[in-house]
Amino acid sequence: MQSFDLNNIWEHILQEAKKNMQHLPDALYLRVTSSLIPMSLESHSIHIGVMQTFVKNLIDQQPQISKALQDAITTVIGSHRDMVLFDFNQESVDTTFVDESLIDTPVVAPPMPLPPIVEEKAHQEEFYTPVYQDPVYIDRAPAPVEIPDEPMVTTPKKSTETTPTLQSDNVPVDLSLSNLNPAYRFDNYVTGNANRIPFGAAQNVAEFPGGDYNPLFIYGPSGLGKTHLMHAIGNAIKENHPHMKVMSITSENFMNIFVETLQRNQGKLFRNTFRNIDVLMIDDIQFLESRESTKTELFNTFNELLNNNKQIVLTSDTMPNDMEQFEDRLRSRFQAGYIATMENPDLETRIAIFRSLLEREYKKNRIIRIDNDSINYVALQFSENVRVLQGAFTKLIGTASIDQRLESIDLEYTKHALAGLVHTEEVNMVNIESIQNFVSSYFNIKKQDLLGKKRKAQFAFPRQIAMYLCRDMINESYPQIAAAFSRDHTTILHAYDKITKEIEKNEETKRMVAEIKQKLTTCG
Ligand SMILES: Nc1ncnc2c1ncn2[C@@H]1O[C@H](COP(=O)(O)OP(=O)(O)OP(=O)(O)O)[C@@H](O)[C@H]1O
Repeated sequence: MQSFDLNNIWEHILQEAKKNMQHLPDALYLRVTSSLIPMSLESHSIHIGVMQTFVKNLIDQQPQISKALQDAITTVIGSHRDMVLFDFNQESVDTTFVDESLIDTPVVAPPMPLPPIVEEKAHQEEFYTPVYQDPVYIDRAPAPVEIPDEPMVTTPKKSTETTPTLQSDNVPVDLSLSNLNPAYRFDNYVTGNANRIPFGAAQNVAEFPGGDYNPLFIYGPSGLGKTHLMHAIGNAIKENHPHMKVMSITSENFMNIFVETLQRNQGKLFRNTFRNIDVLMIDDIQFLESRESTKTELFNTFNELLNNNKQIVLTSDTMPNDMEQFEDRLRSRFQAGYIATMENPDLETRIAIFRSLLEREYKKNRIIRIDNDSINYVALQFSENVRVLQGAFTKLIGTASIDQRLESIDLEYTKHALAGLVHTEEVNMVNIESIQNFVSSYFNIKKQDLLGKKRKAQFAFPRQIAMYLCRDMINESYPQIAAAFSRDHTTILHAYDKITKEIEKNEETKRMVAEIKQKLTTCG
């Protein structure tokens, strides 16, 4: 097949080039070579895509590197070919509308000759470069709330890139230079029951790309963190396996590049680019459902990558079975690996996400004092998805900053600041008092017995459940819970520990606690 022949040739070129680049530090050599993707071999030239601007600058500015590569090309191919580099980050795709019906016929690549290279075309192709931009985030669902403040996560600007010199001994892996969002990492992804399994699968992929979870299909409704997890995989692979070529792309960009390359009669470039990478990650794959020509190319790309044990990661808000416009063969490809389902995070996880957002603010040396009731209120009220929760957080902190209330955010102020975002009925507040009230009525005992000293199991067990919930559900501090139950804080620690273990080994306790949590947040 064409792409793998070229790939093979390129591997030989790199091996040859290595002999001439021994003066380079290993890390720099690895970084340069892992950033280069062979795209096409013409009668007078070889076209190489460069995934990182920094590497392109380096090759342009360091004659030793460009000469090493150029000489290797000549040696391996047996005759001179000009090395033409294209920076994926600099070139732009003209995404003007193209009538896809005009290009629906799948393009069949001419067979690729084996080395020594025979001219494959009479004319020189006008070269066109696909572009891999930072992911485009698409808000498909109608915005449930108006979130005027700036997004919490920003990608560092490319202008901050620097060109290290050849003398550098240790070239750090700067993730901001790749097409992955460096802000999306495993260590800032909050896990809970709703996403523990996808998180585990994602970590496995990051450690063993091309292993058991291939393709990894991350499924879940909008705003639950699929894109975050996908980029976290990519970032971790770049760290764990720096030689691997990782491509993360939205389905929109995948399609635009495909349409554009076909329009310019350069399907070959498309194929070589996408089939010469080690990890292909496509966000929101469901958007490709209605694109006939792209689907065929997607299928071919899939086959080639999977047959060569390359890793594929997809995200989608639709299950493969429900994407009826994809043919069976493609759907079964999606299902062949592992489907990880994301669910809406529960209250505890939402509180943990809120706290992780606070942590991020603390790291910027911002002093914020916010009481637990406020955190619980936001986590309860903005439960639709994580993006909505983040929006509420941003709005609250932004408003408090203007009002100079950052150091005294209480429940009343929180309700006032977020009033414009709350469209639904007010939710029930969950706090120590509401937990005590609910647990007493659930177990049909008097509140004074719940709080009292009687040791009979009919009172002691509900009491320990209530103490556990104050910690687990709303993250109250042990001293505060102790004060509310007129106990020592070690009693609360003991109760928390006991119920945690009980939940692990006793299905009935597990079911009961889940039911109480669910009822507490939905009824009075
Ligand atoms: N578990 C989590 N921990 C930390 N942040 C999260 C978590 N889940 C989601 N987020 C954050 O929520 C925001 C929305 O997540 P993301 O864009 O990954 O969702 P998505 O499922 O891909 O949505 P869509 O289907 O609309 O593309 C991001 O800023 C992400 O960092």
